[in-house]
Amino acid sequence: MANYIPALAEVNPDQFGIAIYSNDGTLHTAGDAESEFSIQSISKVFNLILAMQQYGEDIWSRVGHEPSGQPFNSLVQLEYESGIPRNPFINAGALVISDMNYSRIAAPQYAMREFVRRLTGNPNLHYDHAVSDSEFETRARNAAMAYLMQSFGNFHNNVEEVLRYYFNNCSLRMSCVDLVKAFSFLANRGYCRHSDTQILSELDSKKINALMATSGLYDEAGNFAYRVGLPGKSGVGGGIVAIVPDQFSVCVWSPELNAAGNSLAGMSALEILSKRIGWSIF
Ligand SMILES: NC(=O)CC[C@H](N)C(=O)O
Repeated sequence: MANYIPALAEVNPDQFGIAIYSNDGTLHTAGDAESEFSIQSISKVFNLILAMQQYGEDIWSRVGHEPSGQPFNSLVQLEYESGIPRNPFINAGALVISDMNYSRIAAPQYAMREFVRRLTGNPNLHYDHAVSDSEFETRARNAAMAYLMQSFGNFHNNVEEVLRYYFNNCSLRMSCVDLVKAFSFLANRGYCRHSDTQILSELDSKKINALMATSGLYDEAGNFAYRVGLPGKSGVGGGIVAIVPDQFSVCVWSPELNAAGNSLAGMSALEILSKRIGWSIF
């Protein structure tokens, strides 16, 4: 578990769920697929999509789209690279994207939750304030990144307020079933079937998949490409979402993490499935 977040350290590690949602609307589930958990860094994808809708390609003047090869909460590249984070899926990158959204979006504290409620069709999704308060209390590392970026002119709003916004988004509680529905448009060229909405253009949804394939699992993105071979995004709540383009979205959840902060059982389950069914984008 994410022991560095006290409220997450209390989650029972002995749980596992999986859901698969295909483009024709068929849902398959097993285990704890309906149990809600803290989506954590999986929220970085929703955060990025909200920013893409506001800023388009201008995003890339403030954050890169290269893999970092560093842990998700690393500070080392930030100073060498003048406060421009490598990509939107490491913490520094997600903090810049949060800062951008905070500048443009009305009522930012509710924006992501409302967006994700629409994507899933589930009106009962909530932030977990015990988790976000716990993260705020232990925010030193994330705060250090944000203040360092501010010193380079790449952070415009009040750091403490944006940190609250970022932690709130990370604390959103969703199940594997919610997540496969929310991510289904990335398997379907930007189109969300159950809400009959084009969420992103086909090209932009390919770009999100490319970013997930190269940076979605931080410094383990290479290992994930090698073992699973799909665009994916993980979070320290133990969830991993992966996309099989033109076919389906899949989500696994199990709270025990490996050293890179990715779900131990989740990685293995996706590897076995991808081998057995022959899924891979490569
Ligand atoms: N990898 C993660 O899921 C990290 C997200 C977590 N909220 C953090 O900022 O540390």
